[in-house]
Amino acid sequence: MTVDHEQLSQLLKVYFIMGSPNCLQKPEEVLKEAIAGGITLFQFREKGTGALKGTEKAELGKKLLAICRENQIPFIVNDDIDLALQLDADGVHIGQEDEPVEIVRKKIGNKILGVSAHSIEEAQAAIESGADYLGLGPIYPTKTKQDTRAVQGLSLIKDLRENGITIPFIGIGGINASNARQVVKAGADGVSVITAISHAASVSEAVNELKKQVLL
Ligand SMILES: Cc1ncc(COP(=O)(O)OP(=O)(O)O)c(N)n1
Ligand SMILES: Cc1ncsc1CCOP(=O)(O)O
Ligand SMILES: [Mg+2]
Repeated sequence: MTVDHEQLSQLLKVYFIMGSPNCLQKPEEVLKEAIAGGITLFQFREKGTGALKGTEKAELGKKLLAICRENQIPFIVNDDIDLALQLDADGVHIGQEDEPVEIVRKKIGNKILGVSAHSIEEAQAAIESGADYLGLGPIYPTKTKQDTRAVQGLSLIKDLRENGITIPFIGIGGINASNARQVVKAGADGVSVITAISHAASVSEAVNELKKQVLL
C-alpha cells in the first residue's frame, strides 16, 4: 500500500490500537463497533498481561484483518514484522526498542512504517531511515503501557512543527474526547487511542466523540 503525506494525514485522524488484553468484550466486536463509529486506521497490538502468542495471536490477527479489509480500514501490526508479512498487513509500527528502522523498511518494502519518537533527534533519525509517520507519546499519563518514557505533554508536538518537521504524526497516551482537540491544535495530524475507545460503554459513540474533536 503506497500512501502520500496527505492520505496518511487523513488516515491518522482517529487511529485505534488494540489487542485482546485491552478488550472488555470480543476483540472482533470491539473492532466492528469502532469501525462503525468512524476510526480511520487500526493497529493490532497484542501485548501485555494475558496477550495471545504464536498461532492464537496470528489467528486473531487474521480475523481482525478480515474485518478491516471488509471495511477498507488499513491494518497495521505492532512490533511483529514476521506476522505483518505473513498476514500481508498494510503496515507496521515499531518503537525505539524494536528492530532498527532501516532493516524494517527493507523487510516491508512500501508498506506503511510508523515509528515512535520521544525527541527531535529520534524523530529526525526515524524520518531519515524511512518512517512514513511518527507516534509521539505518552502525551498524558496512561495505565496501558508500563514501560513508557516520561509523560511529555504537548511540548514535543509543538517543537517538531516549529522545527519544520512536516511528516504526519499522532499523539498517543491517555488521549480521550476531552483532551484530543488540544493534541491536534498543537500540531498533530490525529490521535492514537487504546482505552478511551476499547473500554468505553459505547465504543462507537466514543469514536464518534473523538472524531468530532479531532475534525473541529
Ligand atoms: C501509533 C503508535 N505510537 C506509539 C506506539 C508505541 O510503540 P512502542 O514505543 O514500540 O511501544 P509498544 O506499543 O510496542 O509497547 C504505538 N504502538 N503506536
Ligand atoms: C502504546 C503506547 N505508547 C505510548 S503510550 C501507549 C499506550 C496508550 O494507551 P491509552 O490510550 O490507553 O493511554
Ligand atoms: Mg514496539
